[in-house]
Amino acid sequence: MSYITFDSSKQTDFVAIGRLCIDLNANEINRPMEMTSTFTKYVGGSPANIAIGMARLGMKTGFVGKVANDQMGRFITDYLERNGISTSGVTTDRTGAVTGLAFTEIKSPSDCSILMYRDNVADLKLQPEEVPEELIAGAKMLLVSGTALAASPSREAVFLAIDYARKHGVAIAFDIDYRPYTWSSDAETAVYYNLVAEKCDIIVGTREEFDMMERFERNPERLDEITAAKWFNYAAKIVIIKHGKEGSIAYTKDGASHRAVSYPAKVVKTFGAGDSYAAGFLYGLMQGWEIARCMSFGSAAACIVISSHSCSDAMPTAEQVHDYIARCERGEITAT
Ligand SMILES: Nc1ncnc2c1ncn2[C@@H]1O[C@H](COP(=O)(O)OP(=O)(O)O)[C@@H](O)[C@H]1O
Ligand SMILES: O=C(O)C[C@@H](O)[C@H](O)C(=O)COP(=O)(O)O
Repeated sequence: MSYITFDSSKQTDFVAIGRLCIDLNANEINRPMEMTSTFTKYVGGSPANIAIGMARLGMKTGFVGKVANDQMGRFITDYLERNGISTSGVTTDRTGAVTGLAFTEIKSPSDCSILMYRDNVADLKLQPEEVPEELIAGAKMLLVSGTALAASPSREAVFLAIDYARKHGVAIAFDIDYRPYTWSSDAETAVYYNLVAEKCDIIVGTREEFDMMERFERNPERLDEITAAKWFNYAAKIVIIKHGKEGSIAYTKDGASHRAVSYPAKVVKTFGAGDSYAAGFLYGLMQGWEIARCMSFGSAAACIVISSHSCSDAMPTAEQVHDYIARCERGEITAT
């Protein structure tokens, strides 16, 4: 059953809006960051990772965002272009803003954390008038990432992008992407995330991210079905709740639910799971696959990324994901 209609006449498959940042992943792993000396630099930012994932899977992809007017900004735009991602919607900040940094700490495969430097970042200075209506209008799907709502003018730019998408029949996916360090008030966060979620066809988040959105509502047992049901009263057709190694659950507007277990993985670090899962799932939807197959594909994509040192660089091709699934089915991959 197809829950989302994609306009096949559109020239671009996927456009994401939000942050373009830098991941600095610790090279000396299995120790706290205080004991780390060197890092490897990758393009980062959840929406960037997802866009890179979609491009790596063969989707014609574009990006709407803002980069710093420095070497890091040029590193990011060069990387996007080398990965076939249109940067026509990426503008350069002229106010002296900087690139958001995510320092990652890998104390153990299951104990990872991210230290984010988010002050005066270029990505939150994206202006509404810098959002290209024609790029969004020409896409089958727009991805909105929640952290872009953390400050003006990026916040207003996102709402305008959503308006453009709805005006032009573009499917809208919302990756909640809650990063506490970027927000100043829990109430403000919940209000803006809810205002966006009401307008989106697909909503993806962890149980904790939905808990944040529900802070003014009653769901004391944190029941996924209560969480999902609310959104089908709005624009949503699919609501996905991610549960880490325990897998994920997808609810659809027709009342069905689909549970996916995770695949085994030789985990290096846990972050990057959500971005690769989102890319894999949304790719599957765009192929017209059943929900369960989309979830499995996303779950396998996640395993490939969490078994790697990077997020963006490690985003897999479709062939790699299919191969990973086949190897798991043959029992050739065991979890560590
Ligand atoms: N340790 C793990 N082993 C195997 N798969 C995992 C693991 N952690 C996450 N995944 C997969 O990645 C998906 C998203 O991970 P999750 O941690 O829930 O999202 P996020 O990275 O956004 O917090 C999960 O639903 C699961 O399929
Ligand atoms: O989103 C960021 O700014 C940091 C990311 O680049 C980093 O790779 C990460 O945290 C991935 O997030 P996840 O996939 O939600 O774990």
